[in-house]
Order: sequence, then C-alpha cells, then structure tokens
Amino acid sequence: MLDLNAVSSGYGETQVLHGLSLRAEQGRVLAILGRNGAGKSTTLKTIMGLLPTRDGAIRFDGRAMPTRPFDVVKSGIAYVPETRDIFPSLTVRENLEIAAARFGSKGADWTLDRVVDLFPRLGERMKNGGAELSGGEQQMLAIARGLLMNPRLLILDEPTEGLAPIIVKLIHDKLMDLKRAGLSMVLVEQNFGFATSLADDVVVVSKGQVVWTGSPAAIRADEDVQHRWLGV
Ligand SMILES: Nc1ncnc2c1ncn2[C@@H]1O[C@H](COP(=O)(O)OP(=O)(O)OP(=O)(O)O)[C@@H](O)[C@H]1O
Repeated sequence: MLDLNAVSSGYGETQVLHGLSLRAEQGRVLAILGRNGAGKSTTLKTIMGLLPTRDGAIRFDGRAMPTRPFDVVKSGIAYVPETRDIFPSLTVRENLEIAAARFGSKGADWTLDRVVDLFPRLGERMKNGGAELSGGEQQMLAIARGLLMNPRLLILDEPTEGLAPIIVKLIHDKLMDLKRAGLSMVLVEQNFGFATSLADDVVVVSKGQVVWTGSPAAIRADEDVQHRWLGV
C-alpha cells in the first residue's frame, strides 16, 4: 500500500533519513520503533510531504506520492502529529467540522455522529474550546479529525505521549477497533507494549535507516534487539 524506497530527507543542512526503505501493507498496522532521534517522526513528515524527499521514492497504492501535504491527505492518508495540532480557540465541534468540510466527501464513511460514537467523551465536550481539553481528549479529537478525512491509511505519531495509563488503554482499545474494522495504520510509538500489541508488522529505525524488520512476537521475544536498538 505504502512503499518507501531508499528515501533520504532532513532539515536544511542536516540529513536525517539515509536511504530508508519500508512497506506498510493494506489492512495491517505497521509500528515504527527506535530510540529518540532515530528519525521516526522525520519519516512520517517526509511521507506527508511536510519535508521534501531528497532522494529515493515514496509510492502509495502504486502511484508516486504527491509532494504537497494537502494532496497527500486528499490521496487518502490522514496524519495525527505528535503535537496533535488541534485549533485551541475553536470548539471541539468546529475542529471536527473543519476537517469534515475540507477533506470529507458526500456519502463518506466517517461522519460527526460516527466519530462521537467512537469517542463518546468528545460528544460531551462539543461546545468546549480546544484549549480546555485534557491531553487525552485532545488526542481523541486529533484521531477523530483524522478519521473525518476518511483515510485509507491513518498515520499516528506517538499517540500515547504524556497520557495517563487509563487513557492509554482507551486509545489502545479504540485503535484496535479501527484495526479490526480493516483500517490500515502506521504507528510511531515509544510505548513498546502498546505498539507491539497493536501492530502486525514492526520496523526498527536507527540513524535514519531500517535496521530490523519482523513481527511483534519476534521483537518481544528478542531481548538483544530490544536492548541494542531500543535501549529497553
Ligand atoms: N526541525 C528540525 N530541525 C533540525 N533538526 C531536526 C528537526 N527536527 C528533528 N531534527 C533532528 O532530526 C533527528 C531525528 O529526529 P526525529 O524527530 O525524526 O526523531 P524520532 O525518531 O522521531 O525521535 P523522537 O522520539 O525524539 O521524536 C534528530 O537528530 C533531531 O534532532
């Protein structure tokens, strides 16, 4: 579904990805793991067109990925950034409506009602401003907004960062529901247990390259790999 072939990218003079290759398969969850600074977020930003691909190629469903972020989203990829990026001065409803109006389509699968069914808490907070939400509620809103873009692939950067264990479990269960419903996902996550229990496939990134590929069961069983590449 999504293919990165020897992709290089970075910030100004700093090259961060050095020929990174990976594949995310249709209907599966791919977890990208690695230490801080390995290049995981940079990989996601490059996929989304927020950073230009300097070398190599990205393909989505066999076609060259568009270069503008707007066109990447239009092609069917929604991105939930680490910073969540909700509009703090708009209400929950307005945050959702903007996403639906900009990227939704008539007869689309995901509607306001459906994301509120998934996250009832958001239904209770519809009139609250983005800035009034807890971290967990902001994450729910960021995911709901992504879904309203009706993606074929949902990309999440550290969805559990800074959240209390009970909210981490809630987010886990919701993402599991989405996975069971057949949604393809790419997940960057520091929480090893969270990532390996959701994922079907795992890649480990170090210094801007993929250094290990395998199944969640294989990496859970391999303390050497965990120690060497994740510092677990
Ligand atoms: N805006 C930026 N300008 C310059 N360098 C950056 C920028 N953002 C990240 N970097 C550098 O790129 C490298 C990879 O960062 P990246 O955010 O992709 O790491 P990561 O694997 O996602 O880790 P983390 O969990 O810390 O986010 C790091 O060395 C980082 O300092």
